[in-house]
Amino acid sequence: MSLPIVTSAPGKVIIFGEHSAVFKEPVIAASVSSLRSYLLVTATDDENVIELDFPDIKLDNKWKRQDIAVLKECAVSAASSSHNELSQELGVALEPLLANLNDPLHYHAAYCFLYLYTCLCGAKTGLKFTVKSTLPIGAGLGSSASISVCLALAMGILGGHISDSGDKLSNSDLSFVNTWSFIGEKCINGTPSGIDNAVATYGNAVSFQRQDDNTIKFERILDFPQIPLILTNTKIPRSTKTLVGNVVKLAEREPLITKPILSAMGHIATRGAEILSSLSDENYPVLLELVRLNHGLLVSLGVSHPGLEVIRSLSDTMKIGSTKLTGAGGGGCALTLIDKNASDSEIDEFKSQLQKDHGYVSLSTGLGGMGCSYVSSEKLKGHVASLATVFARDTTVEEIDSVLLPNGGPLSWVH
Ligand SMILES: Nc1ncnc2c1ncn2[C@@H]1O[C@H](COP(=O)(O)OP(=O)(O)O)[C@@H](O)[C@H]1O
Ligand SMILES: C[C@@](O)(CCOP(=O)(O)O)CC(=O)O
Ligand SMILES: [Mg+2]
Repeated sequence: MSLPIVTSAPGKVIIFGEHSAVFKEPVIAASVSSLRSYLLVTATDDENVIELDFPDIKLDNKWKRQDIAVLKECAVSAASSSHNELSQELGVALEPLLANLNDPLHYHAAYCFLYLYTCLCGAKTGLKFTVKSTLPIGAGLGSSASISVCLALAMGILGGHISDSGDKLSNSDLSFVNTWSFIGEKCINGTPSGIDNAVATYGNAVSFQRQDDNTIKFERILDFPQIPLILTNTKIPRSTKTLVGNVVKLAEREPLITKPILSAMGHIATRGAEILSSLSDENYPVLLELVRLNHGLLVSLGVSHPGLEVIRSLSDTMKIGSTKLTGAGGGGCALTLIDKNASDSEIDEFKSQLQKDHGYVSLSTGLGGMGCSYVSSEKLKGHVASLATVFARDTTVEEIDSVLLPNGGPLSWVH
């Protein structure tokens, strides 16, 4: 395996079914292929360390060969056991290596990295992993899954589980990345449903339902319609792990009340998938209604935020469309599905009021597009200097996109 290597994975928007997905209800989501995370793997100067450089969250950490070597046995056993649960033994063994990381953002990112690294690459050292993302972090657009997918793909190649000599990722490569990025999501979020890593792995749109035996009913939707929507980032910070944990506790405390709410959310996702597969001017209003219903139920579970209600209330008042939170809620992003009667100037006024009065940012983006992808060292020749520049600290989104964005930049991505 030669270095450097670059991997990438997109963010996602959940259209219907966040939170209820964790309770094995159906969910439907699409990738946002223009908002992505990127991982660069290079050789370290000191071949006795592995280095993690996550400039977006200001984390740079190194571990020595002997620290990694002691994990070998429990990592081998974790790698060969069930991929639905994290290994407690490996978790305990990793604790001393994470002891200096007090910020939960740092802790969970490094835990995800070390867990995947020891399982997939063993005790190898001499590698540096640098991650840069154009996705807002902790905003409901799946940044955690997109970094897990980048790591799983790169480590799959480095560990010899995935070949980097083909011109396409095979179904078994994608299944490998999906399985291991789910483990990475577990390290960050505790009890994820698996929808975020599935969308970041496969791209396009995915409808998904975890079954009681933990197998997944899964459909890739290649011809997902372009629905007119506005994503608004409140920039209110929150953690998916905490929000999902709160809903799980509520469901344990009040099962008779929460179960019908969660199952109604599942019916919304099923109905939404049906409408999206035959979208027309006639059934479009039903989609708007489903968005309203889904948001109302999420509010009842306690995962909205006054800052998100501002967006919902303004879109209702101005008759722009129907608004729901997307992702874990508690802050982060809302999506507004635009009413076909709303004019361009009304939509502009809606966005600028949210910007002026609350400092919110509207993200205009299409849905769907490429899932995980990589550029092999062979194809990176001639680009080493520009890579060093974009993976440095404080680069702008525009600078990153100009070099790394698939379908537009200079690199030839395998996907
Ligand atoms: N670019 C990044 N660099 C380092 N860590 C990241 C990055 N993006 C996401 N993470 C990790 O994922 C966590 C955020 O995930 P989460 O709370 O699920 O929010 P979301 O997935 O909606 O962005 C962060 O706390 C961090 O651990
Ligand atoms: C709340 C949930 O449905 C989505 C979380 O997405 P995000 O981390 O907020 O982007 C959890 C999950 O499905 O794993
Ligand atoms: Mg997440």
